[in-house]
Amino acid sequence: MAAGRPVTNAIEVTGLTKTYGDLRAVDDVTLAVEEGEFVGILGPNGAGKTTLLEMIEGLREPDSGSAVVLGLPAWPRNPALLPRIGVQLQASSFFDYLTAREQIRTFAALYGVPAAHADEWLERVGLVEKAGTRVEQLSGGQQQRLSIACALVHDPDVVFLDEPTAALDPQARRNLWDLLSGLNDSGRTVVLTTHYMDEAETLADRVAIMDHGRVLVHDTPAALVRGLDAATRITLADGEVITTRDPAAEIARLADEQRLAGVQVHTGTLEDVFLELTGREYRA
Ligand SMILES: Nc1ncnc2c1ncn2[C@@H]1O[C@H](COP(=O)(O)OP(=O)(O)OP(=O)(O)O)[C@@H](O)[C@H]1O
Repeated sequence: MAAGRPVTNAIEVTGLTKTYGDLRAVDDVTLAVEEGEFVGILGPNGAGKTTLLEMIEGLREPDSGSAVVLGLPAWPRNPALLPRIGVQLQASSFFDYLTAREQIRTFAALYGVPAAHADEWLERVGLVEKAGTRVEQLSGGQQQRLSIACALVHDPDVVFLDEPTAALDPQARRNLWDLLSGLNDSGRTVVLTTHYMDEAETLADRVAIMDHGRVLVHDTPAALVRGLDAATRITLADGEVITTRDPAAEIARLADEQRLAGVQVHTGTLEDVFLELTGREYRA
């Protein structure tokens, strides 16, 4: 968000609830996302992330509550919103038999965007050399990059990415982070779901942690870690581990004793916050 401008919410979710039989997939969620903000929604399998996203996107009808996007109700599906939001589709939703270039040009045409602009997006996601390759012959990472480009080709104000780096190797994941990290530079709002703590910590201004359909916390990664008040672990070169709430004093003592070489200091992480809140080990 530009300094000095009043804060405007791009997304306002109030009391949003969706049940399937006895299961409350999304349970009374209230959440606001500021214009230009990059928000990460973290949670284990089945936490309700996709269901929440689909209701905000206007793809799924809530049982109760409301989602307002760019000042307009998301449900019933609002045609005025469609050109202003971008939804990353899974690669399995690609049109069959098309090349990467044909795929993104088709998306562009749906929004009245010139083909040349679609080609620019292929370049931005590093797929120029694969432009003539059929989508089913692209690697997982190339397919993910193409689906992100298709979601952005009409330059939407708000973009939703559902696990954009799922099933990628660590290198491909980090390459995609470079692309994703600049997405909100020009004031675009980004909402991304992920299983990866480090991804949320690196990319998101604020992170919402979900479990059992509820948003447990929603804050900056730094504030979440601070709120944890976790002890610091100091691992010495000989393997001894010191757990302390006064790391400065411990490190000064180790320096006095000339035992500082090879020391590793571990403070709280988002993963510790997650464990504290959900009591479950996080399996990325
Ligand atoms: N159409 C549906 N009918 C019945 N149950 C559903 C339906 N869609 C989702 N669910 C259930 O709702 C819960 C939330 O699912 P959702 O896909 O929103 O979770 P998620 O956090 O996105 O999970 P994942 O990380 O595995 O994608 C799950 O228990 C799921 O089985």
